Amino acid sequence: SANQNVRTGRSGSATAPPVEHDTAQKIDVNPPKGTRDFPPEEMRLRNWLFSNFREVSQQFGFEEVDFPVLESEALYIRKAGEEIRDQLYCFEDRGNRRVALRPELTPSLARLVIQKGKSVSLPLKWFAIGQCWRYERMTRGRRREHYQWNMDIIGVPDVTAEAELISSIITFFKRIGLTTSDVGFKVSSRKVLQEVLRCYSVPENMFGRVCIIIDKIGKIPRDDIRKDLQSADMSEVAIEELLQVLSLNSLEKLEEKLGASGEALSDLKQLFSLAEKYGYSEWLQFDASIVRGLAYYTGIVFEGFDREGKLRAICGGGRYDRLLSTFGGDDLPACGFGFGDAVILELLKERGLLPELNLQVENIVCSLDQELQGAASEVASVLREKGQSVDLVLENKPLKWVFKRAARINARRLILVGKVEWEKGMVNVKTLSTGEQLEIKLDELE
Ligand SMILES: OCc1cccc(Br)n1
Repeated sequence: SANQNVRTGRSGSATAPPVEHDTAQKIDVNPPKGTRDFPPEEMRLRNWLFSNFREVSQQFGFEEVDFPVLESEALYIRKAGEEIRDQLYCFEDRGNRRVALRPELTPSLARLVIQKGKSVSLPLKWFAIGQCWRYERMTRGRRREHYQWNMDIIGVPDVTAEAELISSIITFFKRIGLTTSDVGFKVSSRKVLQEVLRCYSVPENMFGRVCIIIDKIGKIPRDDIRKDLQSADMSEVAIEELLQVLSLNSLEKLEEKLGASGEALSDLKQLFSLAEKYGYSEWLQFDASIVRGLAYYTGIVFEGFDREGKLRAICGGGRYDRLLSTFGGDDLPACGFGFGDAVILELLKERGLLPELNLQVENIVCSLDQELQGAASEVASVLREKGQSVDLVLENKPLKWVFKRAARINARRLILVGKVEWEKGMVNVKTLSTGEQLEIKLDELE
């Protein structure tokens, strides 16, 4: 054939002559580096997690959206030195376009909001669960893809939006058995940083860059932080003052430092007051060092953490009122969060809270001899039309094999189609938990 490596498909039926197969080199049956397959057991856990994401989002009145995994690279070209930029999974497509596998969902959401323009009524409350990518040198053997749950509120300038988002995450945590003794939220506002930088006349266009540097506190040596801040035009005095402010962990101390008139303080006070009303105050703590690692946040920022301090941040988010204008759109107030599928499962595993999720099929149907295979298909259809799940045995198998499969799929009932019963329009129904066995007319089968 023209292409010697073309692998022909399996022969159509048992009687057809074997089709010549190329003796191709055995392919690597593992998925690409940093990516995962989801065989049934893992897929049940993923579906369980995503069902909880989805049900909480809907309980808060959010609508589901999604976007292409592949986006224009331009969505992610920000100059603040973010890790997400360094690890962009980008390439040139066959049309010479610069494209990227999305590393996050927020820019796509912003693009869609701009595209929709005046045709959508505000506020928008959208959620998405999407696979996101990064190209990281496999030095650290870390993943290159994960699924992220996002919830975003577009069109609400007040911190009532952030309070609502945090409430939705806490509702999720409670649903899966986590309490405030397991996880908490560190909350701050980038306006704290802004007020300090303004005191020291640091140019506004350095704001995003300074935030990204500050986000590395605790991840790189303190001296490197200082050096990076110096390279962002900050004086020694400004750096010292900034690092001092970032170590504050009470609103009283923040007020002493920044005064009572700033927006940062009023936003945070309002947020903690709303938390009181929602009844989730004990889940939150003010921590001025929280800035998050995305350049576009402009106000309140928060992250969910495990109180044992063993794991990376569980989730994170904040206000991003200026993102739309970076894409040439009209700015709209916006806030949202991202919640990855990796850390949460590590946490649940550690806490012994992973759910037992087994395949559950109501019926397994089997004919007792070859010529009754059609009859077995008829029985399966009757049950499926009643909305029941049926695993139909498709080959002539010994009963021992059928019972073994029934146990593996946790079938509730075994329906046997035998010659004598079938001639009377009956089938043999065995309830596997009790062993009870009945002969039932097909049209009376419930
Ligand atoms: O958390 C940042 C991130 C982005 C894309 C893919 C993965 Br894995 N992680």
